[in-house]
Amino acid sequence: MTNIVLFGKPGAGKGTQAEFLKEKYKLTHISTGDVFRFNLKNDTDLGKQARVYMDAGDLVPDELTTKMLIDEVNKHPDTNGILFDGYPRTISQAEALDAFLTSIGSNVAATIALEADDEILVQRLLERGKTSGRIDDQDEEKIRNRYQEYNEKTAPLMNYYEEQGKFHSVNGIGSIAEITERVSNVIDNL
Ligand SMILES: Nc1ncnc2c1ncn2[C@@H]1O[C@H](COP(=O)(O)OP(=O)(O)O)[C@@H](O)[C@H]1O
Repeated sequence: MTNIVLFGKPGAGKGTQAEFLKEKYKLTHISTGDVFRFNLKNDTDLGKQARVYMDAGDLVPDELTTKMLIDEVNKHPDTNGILFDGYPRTISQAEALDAFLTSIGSNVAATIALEADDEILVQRLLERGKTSGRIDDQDEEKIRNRYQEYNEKTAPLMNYYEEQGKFHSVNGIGSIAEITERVSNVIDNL
């Protein structure tokens, strides 16, 4: 299995790139945000538990998120590899992911970060909020809160993967195709 973690701030383009990369490399795309939104929409128990956090732009507690993530991965026992989008977002999630992948004889091959300036990203999210219906994209305060969550809890993961020699950074400003090309260069050289 070649497992890739797509890393980046809210709005950096992880979901957009994942759509192209999953086809190109025949990977299984797991977006924790999408799985949570599916559960919210269907008002499942998981959705009910996650809603307050998500609507406020806070991270959902690690235990709940990790359990959901492992359930998702286990739905694809024959995959070539997983493209993780939105997970891990905390050190505790990264450790849980490593432990889980080790238990199935696998690992994270690389973490690829899409880099972009905060101000550009906030504007992108506000634009997305006009059409996506996402409550967390419609209010600048909630968006800023997601950046604060990112800076406090998610940014430390860069070091975590850097220390393992697995961290790769890519310029996330440009056309979608240009960025796919940059990410592909990293994957092709693994
Ligand atoms: N790994 C995770 N840990 C905790 N909460 C998560 C995680 N992934 C998604 N969420 C919740 O779902 C929301 C939306 O996720 P996502 O669509 O990936 O957001 P964004 O566009 O802000 O990157 C997050 O703000 C958070 O509440």
